[in-house]
Amino acid sequence: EKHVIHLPPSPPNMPVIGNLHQIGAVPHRSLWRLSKKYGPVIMLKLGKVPTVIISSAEAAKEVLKVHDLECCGRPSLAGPGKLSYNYLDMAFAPYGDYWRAIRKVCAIELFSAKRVQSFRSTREEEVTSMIDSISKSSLAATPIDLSKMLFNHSASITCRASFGKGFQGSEMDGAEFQDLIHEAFAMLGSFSAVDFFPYVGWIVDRLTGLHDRLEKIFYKFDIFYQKVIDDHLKVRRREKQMEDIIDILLNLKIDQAGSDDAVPITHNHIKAILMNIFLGGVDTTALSVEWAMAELVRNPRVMAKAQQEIRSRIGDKQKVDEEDIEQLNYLKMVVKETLRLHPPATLLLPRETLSAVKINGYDIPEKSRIQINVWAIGRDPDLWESPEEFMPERFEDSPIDFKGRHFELLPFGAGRRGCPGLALGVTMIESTLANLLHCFDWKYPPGVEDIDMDEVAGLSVHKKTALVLVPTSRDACSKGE
Ligand code: HEM
Repeated sequence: EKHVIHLPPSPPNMPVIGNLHQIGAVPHRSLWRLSKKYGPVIMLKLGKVPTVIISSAEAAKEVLKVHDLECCGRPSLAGPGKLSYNYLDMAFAPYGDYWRAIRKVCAIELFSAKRVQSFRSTREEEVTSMIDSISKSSLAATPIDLSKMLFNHSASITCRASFGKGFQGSEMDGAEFQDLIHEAFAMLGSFSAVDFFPYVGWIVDRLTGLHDRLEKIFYKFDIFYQKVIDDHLKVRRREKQMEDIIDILLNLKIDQAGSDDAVPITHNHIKAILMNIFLGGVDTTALSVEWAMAELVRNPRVMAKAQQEIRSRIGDKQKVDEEDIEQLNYLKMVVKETLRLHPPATLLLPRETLSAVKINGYDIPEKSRIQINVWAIGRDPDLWESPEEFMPERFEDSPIDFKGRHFELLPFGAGRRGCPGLALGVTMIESTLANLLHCFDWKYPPGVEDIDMDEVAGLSVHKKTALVLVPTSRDACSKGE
């Protein structure tokens, strides 16, 4: 009996480019429109590459839970390949022994609850320093660029945890560091021609300058990483409590196929893992707080309720400590609601099927690319009431969380390749946001009446225009009352 292949529906495509022209500047939005017309599982041809777009919670569960093993490859792509020293990292490494080994050691050495705790004082010091600097602006009631401030905050925490000092210590200033990270993001998210047109794509990439841009940021990052590694080799720390991530990585050994003993990792491995930490952790957390603040300023009722919860629990204490967060239920709902409407990685990271697999009854061939539109799932009217509304109360009596067990809310993905930095990311978001809300009241700059919520898409999704707000310190407000 002959097996009839039943592929997912496809929008009509053009010769050579396939459906590439339908992707548009903000892919999660154009793909959402296509899914409304053709269904929750569709097959696009991007150049030569069959790409499945998943847009329902049910189909996402098929991919990330039922068939997680068959779907946990990553495609090899030009940008990630270069920036990961040819896949020595965790995020873009193909599924296999190396990925399993590196993920396991990092889970223990970098991402465990104990490690998250061990960098707590660093995070709290950085929060204090950010609050101090905002206080200065609040005295003069000058508008501040929160986007920039949040990025620097998140980068400082990450740099200090990684190599013991802020990026200022790396001879790069904040703006330079931000440019470098944003450029890397653009490269990782960019649809490079080589990825869709094997054999000829490199010509297009050279013509468009993409190739040169990639080489350039690769060398900038490489010099930066090498310098921090060299600094650490000069002064090795003896005490465990003083260790930063570079110290940990320099001591790291992993099991390697064909060898009985665990082997130390090389400098290139360390650089590739640092790339994951910088690109995985800095921007995602900063822009989650940025979107949360944007939504709160546009929804004064929610802002007031969140502030009231925090201030009534924290009282006169100057700052919200990380251990206070547990009792801030409404704040936690605000963060969930933000990640529902603004998941930083709208399409997760691309996956690739290791073998043929059936999803929702459709045949997906081996080596297909899969992207899960979690942004669209977060706005699915069948799952969410008034989906476009920012309404944290929807989580009030709901068991739904973002840890990968509820497929209607997947900002961190799920399954074997789900985000290992979840606990760290959530801690950073909650504590930064709690302090911004506890210490200050926020309003629009003079003459501004609303916030431009437009997005720019790369590997993560940014606000198109910086979030500029005017802070008033709480002390000043209460004295004025
Ligand atoms: C708001 C914060 C964050 C969000 C929304 C986020 C989101 C994601 C997503 C969607 C994935 C892909 C999941 C999949 O394919 O199913 C991922 C993977 C990953 N994330 Fe995060 N992330 C965040 C914070 C962090 C932090 C703080 C770190 C590290 C310091 C980190 C490191 C990683 C790594 C290494 C992977 C690759 C895992 C693998 O392929 O095995 N992330 N993250």
